[in-house]
Amino acid sequence: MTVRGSAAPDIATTRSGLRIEAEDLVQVVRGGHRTLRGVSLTVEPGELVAIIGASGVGKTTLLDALAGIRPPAGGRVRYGGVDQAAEASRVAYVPQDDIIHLQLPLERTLRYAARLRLPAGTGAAEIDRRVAEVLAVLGLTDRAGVRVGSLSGGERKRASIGVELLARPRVLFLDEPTSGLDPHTAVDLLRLLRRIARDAVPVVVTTHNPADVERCDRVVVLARDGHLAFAGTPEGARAYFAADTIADIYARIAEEADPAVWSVRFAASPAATVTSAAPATQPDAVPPPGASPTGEWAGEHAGEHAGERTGERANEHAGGGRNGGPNAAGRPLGPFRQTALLTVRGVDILCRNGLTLAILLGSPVAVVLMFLMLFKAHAFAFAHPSPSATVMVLFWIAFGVFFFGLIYGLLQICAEFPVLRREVRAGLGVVPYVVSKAAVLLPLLALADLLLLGVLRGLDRLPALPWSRFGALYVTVLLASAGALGLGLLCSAAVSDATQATLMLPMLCFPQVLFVGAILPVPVMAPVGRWVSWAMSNRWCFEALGHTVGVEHLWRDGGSPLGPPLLATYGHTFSRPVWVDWVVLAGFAVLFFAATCAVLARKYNHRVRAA
Ligand SMILES: Nc1ncnc2c1ncn2[C@@H]1O[C@H](COP(=O)(O)OP(=O)(O)OP(=O)(O)O)[C@@H](O)[C@H]1O
Repeated sequence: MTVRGSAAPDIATTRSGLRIEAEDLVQVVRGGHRTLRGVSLTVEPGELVAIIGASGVGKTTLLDALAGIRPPAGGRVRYGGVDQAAEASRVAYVPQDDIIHLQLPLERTLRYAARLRLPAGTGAAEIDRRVAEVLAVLGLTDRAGVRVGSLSGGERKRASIGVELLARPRVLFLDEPTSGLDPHTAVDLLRLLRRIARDAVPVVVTTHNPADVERCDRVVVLARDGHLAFAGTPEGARAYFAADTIADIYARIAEEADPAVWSVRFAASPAATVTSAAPATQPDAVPPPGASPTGEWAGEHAGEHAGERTGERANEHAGGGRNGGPNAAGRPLGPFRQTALLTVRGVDILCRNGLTLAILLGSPVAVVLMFLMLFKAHAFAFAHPSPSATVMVLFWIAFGVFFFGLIYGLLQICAEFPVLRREVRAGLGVVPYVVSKAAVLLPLLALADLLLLGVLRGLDRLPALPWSRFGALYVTVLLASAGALGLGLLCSAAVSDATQATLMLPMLCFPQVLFVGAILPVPVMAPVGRWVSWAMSNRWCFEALGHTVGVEHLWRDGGSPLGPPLLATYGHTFSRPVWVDWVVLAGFAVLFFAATCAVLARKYNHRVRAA
């Protein structure tokens, strides 16, 4: 690693890695607070580098800036002499959270990841080979069939690294990879990273563990507020800070009240201009049990790939490589194939998650049973109808299908933010992602809606209607629940976590009860309430249902004296042609799905969180 003042060639890749150069990085967060202050450093291909410092000094901020996850507010990052953004697909980033679905067996989840990240047209045999290769490198071959959620913490961390290795990155970043691991597992993980680095890939980690630092080639020490206090070898760091151990460095740094002292002192020190070559070998480069020989993760072990490197790299710099991420290495998977792949994966995850599936299918059954207990039969009988009951039956059908859709969508996206964030960076489109959610969930909703209408009709809670009008009722509830699904997905995309999504539920449901025009008819609402009611998808569903079952005719001409006065109160609520309601309901669905895509695109394609 070199720091300020080093003479660097424009393009410096050896074998498969890219040289990382960071110049004068500055990061600013909301409120104008600076979390990085002019950090400059270089990481050579083949180096394993640790970023250390007390909590909150800006380690993750620096890692994110180097990886392009949160581009810096000032300064620039270059990989192999070109702008970081141009090589974004070469970057592997393993955050602290798991970036794989816990419900699937390990090998299966790696296979889905490989199909998503590798170029379109990559054959099944190549995908199998790549997955087997990564499992071998990680020492997880014998755990291939185990559900990811059942793996140990260390195995899960290796599995997350495996997802990133599938596309053979040229730069690897890991945020606290050894956090929560026992010392032995942490050492194994560091050995794995060392072996990856030995294939000339620069590997940068943040860590709080001094033992990790001793196994790295270089260490970057940050002082408070993102000041660069030191960059060099671990031995150099101990000498520079006059510390016996790496842990003592933390205490030394804390001695200065003003953290800027450290960056000024380091900039003026000879250590800041020391240039060192990437190490060829490391003393602890002993492969962990079950792992395969050096270089295999990058394909070198496979005889047929040996010697391809030079040609590949030249080709990739010309924009047509074979082994990198999808964007740089050939044609990425198109949106239709992404949608199809994600839909299959979504169904696979759902089918393996028995409890979730039972809740999704069981809750409509429970609601139907409650309706049956609540509503008497024959409320729509023309000779002796029960007008107030008919209003309630129609309202609760409308609310029920809204609720199904909302609940189906509300936790779908926020529960997998870390996975989605990584996959979008690796080339997944947000539109295919959202469409795949709809493709998995809409058939389930269609089933739930059919069950609701079918049982209510079969047990005489709805009138006997010709098939065409029953079909119209079904179209209405389908459109309404699709819109509610879109609303649920939108909220799921907009929140920060699942708790926030759950807290939103009452606020999403209340207006759809109050302003629907069933409990309090629209004509007798306050003017503001009447305006609000236009924005309630439930209102359009309720009115369409009323129109289709012929509520006006029933109340006006049926055998109940309560009908005409009720009709006078509800006015023209049920007069509108049903196709108008359908257009509006479809509009809500399109609007919510489009807004979900826009929110996700903004969240993940626009990556700067800073002010
Ligand atoms: N989006 C943000 N908005 C406001 N402040 C932020 C944001 N992201 C980071 N910070 C602040 O920037 C500083 C550095 O945060 P960072 O997460 O990089 O520290 P760290 O050294 O990685 O901490 P730790 O070791 O505890 O993980 C902290 O003071 C943090 O509160």
